[in-house]
Amino acid sequence: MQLKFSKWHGCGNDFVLVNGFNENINDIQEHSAAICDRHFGVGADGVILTLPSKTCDFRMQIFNSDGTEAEMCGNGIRCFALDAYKSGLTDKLSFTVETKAGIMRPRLTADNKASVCVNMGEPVLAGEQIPVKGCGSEHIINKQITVDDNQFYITCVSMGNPHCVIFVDDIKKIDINKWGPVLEKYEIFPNKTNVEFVQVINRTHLRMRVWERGAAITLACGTGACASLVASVLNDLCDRKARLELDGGDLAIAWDETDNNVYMTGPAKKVFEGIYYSE
Ligand SMILES: N[C@@H](CCC[C@H](N)C(=O)O)C(=O)O
Repeated sequence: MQLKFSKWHGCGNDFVLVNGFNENINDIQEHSAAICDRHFGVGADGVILTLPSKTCDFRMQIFNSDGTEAEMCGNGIRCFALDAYKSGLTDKLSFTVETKAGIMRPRLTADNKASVCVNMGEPVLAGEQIPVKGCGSEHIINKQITVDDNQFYITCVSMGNPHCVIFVDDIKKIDINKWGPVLEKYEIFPNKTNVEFVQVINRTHLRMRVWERGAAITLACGTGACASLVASVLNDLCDRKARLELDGGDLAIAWDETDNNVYMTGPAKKVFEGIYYSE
């Protein structure tokens, strides 16, 4: 197998992008974990495919670094959008992308087209749709759970993929390597979950760290930043527009009151191109 790729990141959340219009991507999911391996492969948090769509300008598929497929990727779709534009697949600055989480609408911004604003759609709050077991259509806001004798207060939001947001007083004191994997696989999450720890700095500034489903700790998570803003609003901890400070950079997130959609704005950057070889 030989695969041409480009390597991108959004706030340090890094991806191998493959153009499915030109490359043979038939069994790419099987190769995703090997491609993402930081010692024996290219090294990335995920593999993203640019594909044709019957209903939209493009279709995006994302595989986590463990090879599982995710419904959506916020940092990834900014990289995807800029790559589609810069590689000449489209000359539109604003277009539609079909994902497993629905249709997303990225728009390249005027500042040298180095950042992208994405309409990420409406957050899903009904427990059974996130999904969280045993709660019907109830919203899970600041709900207490006990995990290994520890109490956590969780707020759950789906941005097409599941997120469990936990507010903490001091983000530096949280052992994400310990609690991330336990919460990711906690029994109430039938599809597992991404886990965000959020420290509220003030009503327009949140500090967030993430344990990603299928990818462990990453430097940033776009859908996680959106879910964290929504969770913070639901708990009356912040305004509907805030700066999300992540380990790898900042994202601007806004939850629009009029259309109920969440808008994410942030950078995307190509760092190299290459050819991946495997037997
Ligand atoms: N890093 C991404 C999310 C990637 C998918 C996630 N790990 C999942 O399995 O849901 C982002 O920027 O949103």
